[in-house]
Amino acid sequence: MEVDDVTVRFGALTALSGVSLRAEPGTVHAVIGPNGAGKSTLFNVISGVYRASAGSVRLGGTTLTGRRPHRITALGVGRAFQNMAASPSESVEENIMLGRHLLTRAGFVGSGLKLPWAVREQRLHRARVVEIAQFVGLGHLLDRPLGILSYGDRKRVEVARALATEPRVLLLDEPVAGMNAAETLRMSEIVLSVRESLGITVLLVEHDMSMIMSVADRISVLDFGRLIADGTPAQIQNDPAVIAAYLGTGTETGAAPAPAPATAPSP
Ligand SMILES: Nc1ncnc2c1ncn2[C@@H]1O[C@H](COP(=O)(O)OP(=O)(O)OP(=O)(O)O)[C@@H](O)[C@H]1O
Repeated sequence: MEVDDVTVRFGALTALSGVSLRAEPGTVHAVIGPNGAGKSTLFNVISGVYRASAGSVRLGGTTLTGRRPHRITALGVGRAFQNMAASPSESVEENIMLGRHLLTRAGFVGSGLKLPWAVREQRLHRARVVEIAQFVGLGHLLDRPLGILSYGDRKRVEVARALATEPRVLLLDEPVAGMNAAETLRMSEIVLSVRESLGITVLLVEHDMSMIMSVADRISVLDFGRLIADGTPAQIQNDPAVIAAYLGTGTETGAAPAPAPATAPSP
């Protein structure tokens, strides 16, 4: 996935200013930065929720910018949202199925009419939903209503639902926000197995630095809407501009770089 010179303006505010990055196939690519840096705006441009004022996003050779969100999903960009917008009374299976509906010819109408081809198609989709649920460790919870699940399990339903769209690139927006250490570890393992076992590129926005450092192959750093660094976790941890941005002292001020912290503090 290539983000090329993307600018997003909201009136007088420039939320993203000429941002470029390249997420290589089969890698985990993290996007980090202090609050208000433009991370969610970038995800919203990639997934078609926001329109770029300038620049482009491409997946393979296909331009995504200017397309509607459901087309972008169909072209292979799956997104697990930070705020879970799933139905609490429906089962885990139905919630994951929502990701599948984009791919079904039948949708609700055909299956409601019990047309033979629609029933066959639904059966295949349900089998795939079971596989995906097992992949994220939710196979034993398929028939439970979403609302009774733990926070960590619900977050995994969101990832499963995004995987159910059969993405080439999975966007994860703060997947471990609010999680305890055990849940965070579990989610990190899922992120790595999405890369290893499924070969899917993961684009990840997250504030938990130790999680980022343990899963990311590459990191792009935003600050005030600009890309201030791009590199491996080791390079990023030792980058003076990044350290300055996180310490809130401004970038490239000539201040002596602080020793690289194992976990950079959230602002
Ligand atoms: N729809 C919008 N209308 C106006 N301003 C917006 C809109 N969306 C984002 N912004 C502004 O753009 C800037 C970047 O916001 P964004 O949410 O992308 O940052 P972020 O890096 O995701 O922050 P956080 O880590 O707090 O989620 C902020 O100043 C924000 O107020």
